[in-house]
Amino acid sequence: MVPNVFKSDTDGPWFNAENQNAQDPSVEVENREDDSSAKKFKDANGEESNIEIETVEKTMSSNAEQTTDKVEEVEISPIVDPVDETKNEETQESVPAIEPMPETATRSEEEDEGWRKEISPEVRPLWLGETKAWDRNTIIGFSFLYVPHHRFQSTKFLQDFQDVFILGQRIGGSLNNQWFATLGGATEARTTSTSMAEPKKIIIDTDPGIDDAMAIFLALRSPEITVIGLTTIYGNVYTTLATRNALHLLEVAGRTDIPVAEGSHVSYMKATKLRVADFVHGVDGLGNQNFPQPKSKPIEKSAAEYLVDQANLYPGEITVVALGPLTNIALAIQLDPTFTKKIGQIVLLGGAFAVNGNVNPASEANIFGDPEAADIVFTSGADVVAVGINVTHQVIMKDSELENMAESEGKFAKYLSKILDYYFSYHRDAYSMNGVYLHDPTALLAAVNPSLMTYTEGIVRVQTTGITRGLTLFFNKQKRFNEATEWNNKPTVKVAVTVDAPAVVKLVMDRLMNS
Ligand SMILES: O=c1[nH]cnc2c1ncn2[C@@H]1O[C@H](CO)[C@@H](O)[C@H]1O
Repeated sequence: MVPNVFKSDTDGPWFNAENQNAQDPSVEVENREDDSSAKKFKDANGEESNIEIETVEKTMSSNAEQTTDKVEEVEISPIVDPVDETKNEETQESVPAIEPMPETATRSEEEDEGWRKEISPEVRPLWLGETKAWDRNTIIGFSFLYVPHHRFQSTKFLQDFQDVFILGQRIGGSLNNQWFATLGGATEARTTSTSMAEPKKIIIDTDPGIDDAMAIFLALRSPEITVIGLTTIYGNVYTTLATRNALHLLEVAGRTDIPVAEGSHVSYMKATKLRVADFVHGVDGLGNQNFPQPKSKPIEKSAAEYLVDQANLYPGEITVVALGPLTNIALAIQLDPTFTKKIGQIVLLGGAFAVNGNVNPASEANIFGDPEAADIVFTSGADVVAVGINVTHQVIMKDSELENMAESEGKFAKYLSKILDYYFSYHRDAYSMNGVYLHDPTALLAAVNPSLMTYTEGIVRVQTTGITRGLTLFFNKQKRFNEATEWNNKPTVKVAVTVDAPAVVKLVMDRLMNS
């Protein structure tokens, strides 16, 4: 059955004639767009890719967070990365040596089932049931709790099983794509990690933008995450204005403690002729409200430098929520290729998977904004979750909800209800609808609570030339093609397929109205 997410969706032109040759006035960069260095795809050998997307009923790792209160908390010693270490540097206590799992250790279906039964009921919900390669003898008979905090990048099945604790002692986990486990004879596990109670660290890469403003406020109202910084990018407005708006929004929220790092003023290929969607968001990006200039300033570092710095500071712990074109993320990868391994996850709003785009029938706005950057990010090997408009077009805030917001006493709701008028009128005009798509808030919530969506996994490439420039093409890896294709040996990403739209809208409304 084809899920309703694949309904066809068309949209008018993304930018108007005036915008086509527009340029960020603050940029004095030559247009060095050089087609010879641009990535190009070869024709895919005349064979058609199968782009049917299968729903994977896979809830992602943050489920563990919701279940932590079911197990008794015990004090644990600080986590140490047990690579060749016998002592915890801080406490000088011994930590168990690592015994790598034998490569041959696999389990049959029956064994798998048996093994699950032996996990104590209270922690069973944490078992995601993906793993087929445990050393059964090593851990049988012990209850355990894994801590999926994306501390390390790892292969697909290992990434959900980052750390295992027994009685507060880290006894297993995955490291450098290898499972390891050591046991010291504990008979029961009541486990947790202090890191589980800690909110997820988030950097929002943003081009505010009305729905960006919603997402930023929503993030500030979400206890599951901590916004450690904002980085800015062109898209809905030019980068200079995006920075101004980001600073302004943090002032409105009373959160000027959060740093803002300004992003690129040009595309990855150094194009200065950028397309901005001011007709969606108003010339000021925030519904033409004539807000005052912010007093605060961005930090000295560029967005890409800041992203790399933070990834180095908190390896594996940071989630980047990318709400605009992916230029800054691609530049971070260019600056430091190990960024892809050090960043915890990249949750991005982008792509139109098996539906029409919103710039033109082929392309969604964020990918169209910088297709070369998007292709770099999708094929980088980082842990990428893409939330495309095939999903966000199901998440609609209605006129009546705007009215509720306007009447609300909530600070954020009041502010947003003013700027949302412009966004609503754009949707009435372009889509003939009495509501708005909640693109950015939906993507943000994919980072806050991944189980609001279902995902499929495959390889995504981005078309960079011709009339389909910006097209995102998903390969589900279900066919072995006879000849090599441009999808060969590329890492996979997760692509959102279905969404619990009422739950998303409710969460957005509740959190913004109670602000
Ligand atoms: O019709 C449109 N054209 C261009 N950009 C749009 C349109 N609608 C929304 N967005 C903006 O692009 C992202 C989603 O593709 C969102 O950030 C949204 O603000």
